Amino acid sequence: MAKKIFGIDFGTNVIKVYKKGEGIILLERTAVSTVGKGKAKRAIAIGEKSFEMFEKAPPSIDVCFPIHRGVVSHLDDMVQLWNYMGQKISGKKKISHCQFYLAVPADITEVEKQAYSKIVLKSESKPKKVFLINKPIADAYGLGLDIEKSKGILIANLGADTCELSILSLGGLVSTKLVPFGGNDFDHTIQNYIRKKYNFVIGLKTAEQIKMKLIAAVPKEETITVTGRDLLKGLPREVTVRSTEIIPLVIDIFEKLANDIRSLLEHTPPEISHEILHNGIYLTGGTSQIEGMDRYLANQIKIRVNAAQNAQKTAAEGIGYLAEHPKLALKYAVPLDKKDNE
Ligand SMILES: Nc1ncnc2c1ncn2[C@@H]1O[C@H](COP(=O)(O)OP(=O)(O)OP(=O)(O)O)[C@@H](O)[C@H]1O
Repeated sequence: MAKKIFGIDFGTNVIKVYKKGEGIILLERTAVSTVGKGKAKRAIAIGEKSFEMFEKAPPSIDVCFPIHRGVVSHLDDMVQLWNYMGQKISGKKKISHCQFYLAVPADITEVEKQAYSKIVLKSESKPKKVFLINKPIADAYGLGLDIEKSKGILIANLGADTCELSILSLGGLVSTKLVPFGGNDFDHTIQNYIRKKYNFVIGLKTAEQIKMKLIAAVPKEETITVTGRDLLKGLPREVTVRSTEIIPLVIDIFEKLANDIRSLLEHTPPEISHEILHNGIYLTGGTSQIEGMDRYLANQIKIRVNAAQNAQKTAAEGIGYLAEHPKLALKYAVPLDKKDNE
């Protein structure tokens, strides 16, 4: 029998680890700092510590974000990251004989899904078994929904790099769409705007702070003062930014999201969409915490919106639930490459 069982949501921004019997034990930024090249390459920091180095590190240190738009884009860096995390969660140099349940985006190719299993299979973890579960299924369990009985559930997971819109019915995924934008795109939009409008350079971390404080999907009057570098004088200074200048920059993205959900509903068989109308839409993911997002979408799509309580952890709670109930999890497991789970 496997010694320990983990459920993992490898998010673009944040990795969430659930340990059977304990709950969510770790949330870490999906970032790894390495030095050296080729075989000499080694990780010197991961997670928050690595993210702290972002935009500050000298050229000899590479700060990498190994997942991009829901896909593992730097597998070797991701394996290094997981080796470090494995030590952290086990308290030992190596974590071995464990079982892993991994939540993966549903609307990516089979090869891209298998890349998630490779993160643990190629690591020092030496797993006993790895199971891939489509993230919308994990989300549904994390939201506490009875997906076996319900004839129509629509989940919108608004993440860092992607929004995954999914329809489930009677225990299966009816359709799913991974829309290539998320909360990080807001950060880039804010950074570019401040540069152009104020001739002022801010880092992405500062842009994220501005987003958290100022962006809302409902009218809002708020300000934040941030530090950055004056492009003309080359010196550090402060700038005060208002919500009324930031919100119009992202309203198009909100509208596009509402349109994408509406279009998914339009292409859904009437029996299912009727049930969705009855249940309302389920909204989750870190970006769904933007103030007023639930009210905005409800207004635009004319359907009740149920906002998740613990939006950033929904998929991790769900994959954790499945790790606690292996027989149930088996029903949803995406087959692995044959040789990988022998
Ligand atoms: N209170 C908040 N208001 C607005 N945005 C937030 C808030 N809290 C977190 N975010 C944003 O949520 C995003 C992270 O969400 P989440 O952890 O669900 O993403 P992820 O799982 O890492 O990414 P993905 O689902 O794209 O792989 C980040 O862009 C972060 O800035």
